[in-house]
Amino acid sequence: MAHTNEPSFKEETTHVTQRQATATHVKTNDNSITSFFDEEPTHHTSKKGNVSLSDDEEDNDRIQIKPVNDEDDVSVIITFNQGISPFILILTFVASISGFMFGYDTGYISSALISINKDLGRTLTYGDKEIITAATSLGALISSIFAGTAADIFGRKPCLMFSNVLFVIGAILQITAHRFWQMNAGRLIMGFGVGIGSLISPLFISEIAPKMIRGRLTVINSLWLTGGQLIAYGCGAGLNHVHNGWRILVGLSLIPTVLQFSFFLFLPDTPRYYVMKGDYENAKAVLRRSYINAPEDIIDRKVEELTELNHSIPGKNKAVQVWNTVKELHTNPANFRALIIACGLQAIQQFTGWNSLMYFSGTIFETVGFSNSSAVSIIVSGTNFVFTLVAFFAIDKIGRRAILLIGLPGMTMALTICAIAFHFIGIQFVGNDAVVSNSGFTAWGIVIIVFIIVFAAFYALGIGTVPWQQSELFPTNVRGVGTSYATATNWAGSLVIASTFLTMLQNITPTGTFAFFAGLSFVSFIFCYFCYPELSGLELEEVQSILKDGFNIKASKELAKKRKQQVARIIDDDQLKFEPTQEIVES
Ligand SMILES: O[C@H]1[C@H](O)[C@@H](O)[C@H](O)[C@@H](O)[C@H]1O
Repeated sequence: MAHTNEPSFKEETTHVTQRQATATHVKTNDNSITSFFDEEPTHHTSKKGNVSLSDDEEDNDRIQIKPVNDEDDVSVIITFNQGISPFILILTFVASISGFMFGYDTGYISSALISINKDLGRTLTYGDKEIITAATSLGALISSIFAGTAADIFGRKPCLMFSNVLFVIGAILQITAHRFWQMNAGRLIMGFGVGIGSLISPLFISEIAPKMIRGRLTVINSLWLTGGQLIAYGCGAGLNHVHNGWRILVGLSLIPTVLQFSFFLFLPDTPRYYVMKGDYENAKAVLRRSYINAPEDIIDRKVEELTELNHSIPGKNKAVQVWNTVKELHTNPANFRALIIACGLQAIQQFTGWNSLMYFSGTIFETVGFSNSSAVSIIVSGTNFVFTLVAFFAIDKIGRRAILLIGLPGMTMALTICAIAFHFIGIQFVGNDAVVSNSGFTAWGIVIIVFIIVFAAFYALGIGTVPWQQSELFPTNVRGVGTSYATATNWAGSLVIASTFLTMLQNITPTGTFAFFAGLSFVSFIFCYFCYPELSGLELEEVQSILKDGFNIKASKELAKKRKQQVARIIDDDQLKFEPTQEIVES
């Protein structure tokens, strides 16, 4: 049962002046260790006893969180409140090339379909075009089911590199296709790559990111994604009238994938994956390069801590382990709540209609005499990109929950206005063609254009971006499988919506369809209001404590606020800016 109002965390703030905070590790009970650092956190001693506290209320720089009814062991969360290192940036940019390929490969097809003509040995029917478009989503759906488990078994990096191989095979099959089915085989194989990349890239980034900017770094993947869609539409418009232009369009997708593969030859996997595999030396090496200047013993202890928190799933062979992981995902209440949130958000992202709207916008814009559908796609996907950039700045500052709760009502409003405008514009569907009774430059047509752009903006700000933060919801041992469920939900939703949208327009009219999406957006707002806690600024491991005995919205907001204040204070004081600090989660 969800408890949204009562915080189930008893939060006790301990007070330590900066001067008193002098690199002392204190064991508070059998299980918990605390430590404080001053400007030179180099000498550490350990003793048993209670934490020594100052009563200076203003100077609290540590927080104890005490989950109620916690049966688990104590966990000590070591946090590096450092600026971002070039190494983390490089890893983020290389991983998010997968985001670009997701966007480019799903984006170029609508332009390619315009210029393929008879190049595949026959005139493509509407149904043929639907099959070619859906093949990639189907491939992504299939591979995303297995990608999470594969990432746990083989590693995040090898899986991304394998997706590069699939991208190359898929692209070559398409470039050389002279038959319909070869084209589809290429699109399907490319889809396998898209599914793997769409799951593992955000997972990789969230595992290497410092907590205060984890949201932002993960949004870089979404920026590349929406940027990839925009570039695909741009290139598509440019190559529309070039002979075999669509083959060039597909060929261009080889560049990023070959680049990502080559970069990864020289880059490591995530520390959390190395810890999972018991490869502590590599885990330390990555942390050292990620957190320049971090004292060696803190690196050691971070690895110890990750090891402690990585309760590995038992099982005599891989199959039993995977089965036990699935069981753990469903039977552990925190994991199950995480699953509800992750799958819920991905379903909302797809079922509120964005992707179908991207296709349909061409027809809608035609109603006001705007006949260039490529230009239309560029405007709509450009808005998507620009507001993903806004999300980039807002996601850690304002918080994930806040931007979702702004975005969804905005979408509801924009879709409702579109539904009303459609009623007055008079569109009918005959077969697969839209027949507009009031064509030309009408006021209602303009209203529709404006509010579709408004819809795109609110969508990109919140639900277009936040679901891809899914990895932060799950602990390491079930992260792969949990994110697989969520990513598969995304691709299943995308398939269902793409294949039912036209039927909906025909059977329940555009007004009915948009009103339906508006209703879903409103229901989604209620879901997020009651079930989505604020996770910005929390360590990946802290999220578990939040979800342990409810969705804990209130407690999560308070904790996120405290974390932000702590970091602001540290940066203001300019004392611990480049030093590790440590916080305690205690049972
Ligand atoms: O987050 C992305 C983004 O919003 C894209 O524009 C959309 O096409 C994808 O389906 C979605 O997963």
